[in-house]
Amino acid sequence: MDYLGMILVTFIVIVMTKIFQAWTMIVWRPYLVTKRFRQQGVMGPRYSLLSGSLDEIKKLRKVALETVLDVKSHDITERIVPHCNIWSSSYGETFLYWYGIQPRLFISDPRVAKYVLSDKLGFYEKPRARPSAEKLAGRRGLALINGLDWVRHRKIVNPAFTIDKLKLMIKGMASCTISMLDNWKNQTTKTSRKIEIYEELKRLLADIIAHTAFGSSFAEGKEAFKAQIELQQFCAASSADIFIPGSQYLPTPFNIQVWKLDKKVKSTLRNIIESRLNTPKDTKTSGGYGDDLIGVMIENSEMVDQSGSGPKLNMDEIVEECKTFFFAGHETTANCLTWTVFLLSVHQEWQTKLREEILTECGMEIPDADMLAKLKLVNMVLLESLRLYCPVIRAFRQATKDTKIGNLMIPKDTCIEIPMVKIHRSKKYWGEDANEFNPLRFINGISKATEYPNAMLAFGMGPRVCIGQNFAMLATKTAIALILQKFSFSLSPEYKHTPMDGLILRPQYGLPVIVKPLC
Ligand code: HEM
Repeated sequence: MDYLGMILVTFIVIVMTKIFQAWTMIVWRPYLVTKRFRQQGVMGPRYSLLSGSLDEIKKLRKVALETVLDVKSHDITERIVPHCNIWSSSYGETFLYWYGIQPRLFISDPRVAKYVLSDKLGFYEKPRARPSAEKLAGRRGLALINGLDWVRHRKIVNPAFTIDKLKLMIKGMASCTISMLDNWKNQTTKTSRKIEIYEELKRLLADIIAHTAFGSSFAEGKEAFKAQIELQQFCAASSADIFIPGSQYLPTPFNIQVWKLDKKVKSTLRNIIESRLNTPKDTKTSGGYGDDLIGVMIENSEMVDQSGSGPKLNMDEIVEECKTFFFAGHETTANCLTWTVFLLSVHQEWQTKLREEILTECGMEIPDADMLAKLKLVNMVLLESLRLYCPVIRAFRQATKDTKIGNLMIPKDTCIEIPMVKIHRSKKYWGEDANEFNPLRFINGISKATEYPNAMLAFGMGPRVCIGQNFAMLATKTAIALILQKFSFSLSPEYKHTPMDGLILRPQYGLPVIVKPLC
């Protein structure tokens, strides 16, 4: 065979192999996986070529998003996960559906959730996200990586979230909140005024995170996050579209915009880190590079390297971690605060109780860590808000090998979906009033509030539990305390109760409220 002939044969072999691989992924594997689950009694909606169950999800979601709920109804699952509601009533609490060509096993039993989320042996890992989501959350950042890489990152990042470090951040959280409230005060004079509070709180959290993450480089940090917010809005709109592997490399208008925004985020963050590295170390701060998140990360990264006990984080990895903090911390905390304001607007009696508690413990002073620790009712309301309107409504893990949960065989690569939003409303675990707002259920702590202690999963659990949970609780408590000291609020008649799943649980049409200065 001549040279050209060999090239032709090689080319044909490569093409045939690719076609075979694609056929296996798109046709044969879905057939086999469905069959294996059916044999074990696990049913689910039909698999459609390439789109899996996505067309049905999109159709159901479109109808659900046209509905408006009663403001007193906290039973929101029909609106945000209509497909899960329909399929669990047809196929039972555990069912299989297809997110494109990815098999997803939906399991709403908190005991299974605990088993899967507590895994330390690598049987269940975070699944690969779509390329656009990877750009958002940082492909090599804590939230998406697995294995030893994850261990190394978590070890370096953990010290930035110790209680001592977080206490130092309360001042910054308070000063960002006060500047927002000063603005409200200027706008409201003595009378009440309508404010779109969801947008306000998103801006507040962007400020707080930029402040605590970047300290003196606050302005540049905000620039990076502005581009990331744009990227986020762009990607959220495409999350339920069919994804064809490899399509992320094509110069489509969507991809070009994603590349452009991602480049801007990365170059701004790189500049911040470089300028921090080039600034002489400040011996007064504990680390030397600053007490903010970025300073602690650079310092820790260096320490691990010098002692020779492990590899440090390189520049790209620190950039990815900054993106992760913003992605994982911004909308989650802003939405937690938004839903808490919503609940306090609907349940005015709780707004009054919380204000009384805040005035007793803090007076009109800016709260410090000790005062915040005494706000028991505020804590209970926040927990109830995180239960009913958990910003992260589901968690995923992928089986890394053929494995078993109880008697159920789980084929390798099956993605397990743990729906916090359903578990948090199960009457079996939370009682008959599971869909009602009742902060008093937390009076004796989380473990006494439910029949099963791990039925509260707002921050996840196990080794990959939210690293920012104390940060989020401190930021929301600080903001709520300062708002209630100075303002009262109620829902604007324009508000439509329309929670939706936009990566994070958010109000579809915002949260307009009427705020009134108290003094
Ligand atoms: C109310 C606010 C928040 C909620 C409800 C929340 C919720 C969660 C949940 C459920 C997980 C676990 C996901 C899983 O197991 O798949 C998680 C992980 C994570 N969260 Fe949060 N989060 C919040 C705030 C924050 C903040 C403020 C930060 C950082 C500044 C943050 C950073 C992270 C990171 C880095 C992870 C991944 C941890 C790992 O995999 O090791 N979160 N969060």
